[in-house]
Amino acid sequence: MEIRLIRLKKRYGETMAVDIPELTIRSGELVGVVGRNGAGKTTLLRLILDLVAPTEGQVLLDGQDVRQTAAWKQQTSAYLDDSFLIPFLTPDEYLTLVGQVYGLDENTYRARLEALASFLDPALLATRTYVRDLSAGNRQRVGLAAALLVQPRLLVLDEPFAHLDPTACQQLTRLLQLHQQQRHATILFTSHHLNEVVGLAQRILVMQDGRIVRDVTEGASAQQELEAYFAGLSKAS
Ligand SMILES: Nc1ncnc2c1ncn2[C@@H]1O[C@H](COP(=O)(O)OP(=O)(O)OP(=O)(O)O)[C@@H](O)[C@H]1O
Repeated sequence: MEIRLIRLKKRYGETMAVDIPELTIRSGELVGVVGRNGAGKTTLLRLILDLVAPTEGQVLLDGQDVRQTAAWKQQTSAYLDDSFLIPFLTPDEYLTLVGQVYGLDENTYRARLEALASFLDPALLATRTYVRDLSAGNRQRVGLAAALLVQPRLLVLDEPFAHLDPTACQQLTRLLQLHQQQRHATILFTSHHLNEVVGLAQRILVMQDGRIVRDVTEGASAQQELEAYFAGLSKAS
């Protein structure tokens, strides 16, 4: 799915959280967004998902304004934080519900869950513990598994590697790469860890004060370019 941002602004009082004159993310791109705390990354994701209204401008998904249409929702999934979960359900109940909402039949649901087994962990699926009582990492796994279960054309994730152990990080990286390749999916994610971003993303957007100040294409020099950028910021502050 193609994402186009046109003169997109989101202001909170005096703070300009997002200010992007023009940006296109092509269908099938795997894009990482980095930037310091408060740079506007989460707000950008929320604007794309129509979770907050822009102050000005538009977000178009495959040419359709997200504020005016709803068809894109059936082809999009996201996990931004644990408010996406339902605290009083078990992981199994929550995932079953997500499968039903997205209209997956029983066989498809089971097959997709099976494909996620290494990441999700069968014990997590079998537990009668409510989502609210899981560890932060296991809540993150359930939320990410739900987003992947849908096999969306657009997948939007906010700090997906946060809270995950190293094994789960590796499995998630592999699952995201596979999903992009098999579905030609567009994947947009944020991270504070440059090595994770450089290892996964083919294009990296750097945000600062709501603006995109760098648009880096993956390559041998991407890590150095990003490290130099963040080192420069720490000297300046
Ligand atoms: N609901 C809100 N009300 C007021 N200000 C907000 C709100 N949401 C975000 N902001 C402000 O917008 C700016 C961008 O915040 P945002 O959460 O998008 O940054 P971020 O890059 O995701 O930060 P972090 O890396 O710390 O998660 C910040 O100054 C923040 O305080």
